[in-house]
Amino acid sequence: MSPSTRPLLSLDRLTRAYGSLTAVNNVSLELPAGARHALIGPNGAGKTTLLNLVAGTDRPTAGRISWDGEDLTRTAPARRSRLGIGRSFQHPIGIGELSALENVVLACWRHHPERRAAWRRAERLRRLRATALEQLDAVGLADVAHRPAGALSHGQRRMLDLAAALAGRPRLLLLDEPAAGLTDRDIERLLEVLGRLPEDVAFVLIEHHIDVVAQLVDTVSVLVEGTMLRSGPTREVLSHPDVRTAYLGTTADDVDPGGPETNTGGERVADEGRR
Ligand SMILES: Nc1ncnc2c1ncn2[C@@H]1O[C@H](COP(=O)(O)OP(=O)(O)OP(=O)(O)O)[C@@H](O)[C@H]1O
Repeated sequence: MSPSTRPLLSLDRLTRAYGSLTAVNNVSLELPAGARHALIGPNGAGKTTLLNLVAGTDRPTAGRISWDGEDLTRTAPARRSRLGIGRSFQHPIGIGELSALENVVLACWRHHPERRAAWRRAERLRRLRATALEQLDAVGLADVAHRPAGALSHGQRRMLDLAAALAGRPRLLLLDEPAAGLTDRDIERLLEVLGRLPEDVAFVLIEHHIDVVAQLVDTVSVLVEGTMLRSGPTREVLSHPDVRTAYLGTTADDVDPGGPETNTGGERVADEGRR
């Protein structure tokens, strides 16, 4: 396959079993460069496990992961990160005692090609700080750059994590429920930031806010009990009767996956009420 036609990420019959529980079962998926993809499904469907397998923090029991044509199945997470797979987590991970800026400087440093030497020259350090500030500005945190991460609001900390993930200039960003716990205003900001990502940056989003999914992504995969129920264009998948029954908890036409004009109420799926 030529570099222009091969997928950026390819999952081939990926399975992850924990003892008798198969969290991810025979899942295949291909994503091109610049893909905007959502993973949805009920609680415990295997969404986070699948992201962990792609990030390399968990290993598949069977199946294969390819990245830009290269077999990544056994590659360590740090190398995946250097190859361009960035991620943000369900809960903020920034270091509370360090300022927002210092957190992002650290993230920039981790991805610096000359990591060990990056501190030695004042000029390099200045450049790292300038890049970090740009990232903070891009997510709307320039004003609080010098505040300790621990003193930021939940929404700001999540944006800080996003700035840190973007600092690695990822080609694929894995986002685990980025809108969880955010205010409507923070969600707007998140939509803006993700909507402004360069076209060739792909992301995979786990999200329970269906209106966020409908606004942000072109394609969706639905996982149920570890298996792929359906995968394809957002509108088609969200309106499929099987998806409505299995996940959205609706049987009638009371969910419109059409987009912001018709679905602005911050709708979360029925399943979420059980959390
Ligand atoms: N390290 C682990 N050891 C054992 N079981 C695990 C482990 N990680 C996940 N599981 C189980 O695998 C299943 C899938 O979990 P996972 O967190 O991937 O689901 P999810 O779709 O992300 O759920 P949620 O929407 O609640 O975050 C669950 O039954 C979970 O308890």
